[in-house]
Amino acid sequence: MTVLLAAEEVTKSFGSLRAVDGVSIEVRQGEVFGLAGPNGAGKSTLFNLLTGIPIRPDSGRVLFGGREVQHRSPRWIAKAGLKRTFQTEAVFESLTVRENVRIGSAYGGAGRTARWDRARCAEALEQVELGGDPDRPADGLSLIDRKRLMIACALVSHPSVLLLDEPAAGLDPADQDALIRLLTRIHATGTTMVIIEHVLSVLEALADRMAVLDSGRVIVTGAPADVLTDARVIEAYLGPGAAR
Ligand SMILES: Nc1ncnc2c1ncn2[C@@H]1O[C@H](COP(=O)(O)OP(=O)(O)OP(=O)(O)O)[C@@H](O)[C@H]1O
Repeated sequence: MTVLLAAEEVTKSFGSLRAVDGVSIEVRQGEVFGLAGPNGAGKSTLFNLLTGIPIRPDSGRVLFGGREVQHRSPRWIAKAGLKRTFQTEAVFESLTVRENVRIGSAYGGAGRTARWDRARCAEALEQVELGGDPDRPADGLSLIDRKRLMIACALVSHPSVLLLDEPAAGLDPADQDALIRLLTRIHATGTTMVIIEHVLSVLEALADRMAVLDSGRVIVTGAPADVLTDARVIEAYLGPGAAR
């Protein structure tokens, strides 16, 4: 199967702290790849290194579509088809729903004419099932709808890979289920996904394969059912001896 996105021995230190320490992962075309690990394991730093925001690796390579991208700008990477969302619901609250999507569209290299732009925005909002008036301000949206909007901002430029940083954070179980259904539908349209998630049931439901990071290193990679019952993973979350 084609590898669309790969990190090869990627390392990043902040002072004396090795936040990402020789990490290698491969994301195959069409799959949902999960990333888990305890707080501070290096998951978000790895996402930042994959998307060039706002840091570069000290060593190692990031390959997207077979090309080295670790020294490319975040905008170049986004235009090449790798889009992401952030841990916090980073929407522009003073702007309308449609204006938010338009900014996502401009960042990803889309946006030709006003008519084309409107059609593309409508399509992205429909894809995330965010109904209602697109000209209403974004600050009135519920948490799940903010997440829908953030995903629409990424999807509007038709990325080939979508990286989602803790999409289920703060959601109650009913909204987590709604998110799983939404991401399942988006994945079915052919979008490859990488998902960082602390809510492991979300990764169990969505991921084809996953990796667990601990102290900046990948400790296990495999199918969620195998990874989440692995003694090394249980110990990483619960401490030494927890798996016995
Ligand atoms: N810009 C930075 N400067 C200094 N240290 C940083 C920086 N970014 C991250 N770190 C540190 O690197 C380590 C890994 O952080 P990171 O946010 O990648 O972990 P994480 O697995 O995403 O954690 P969480 O699940 O809590 O979001 C942490 O110790 C963090 O404090």
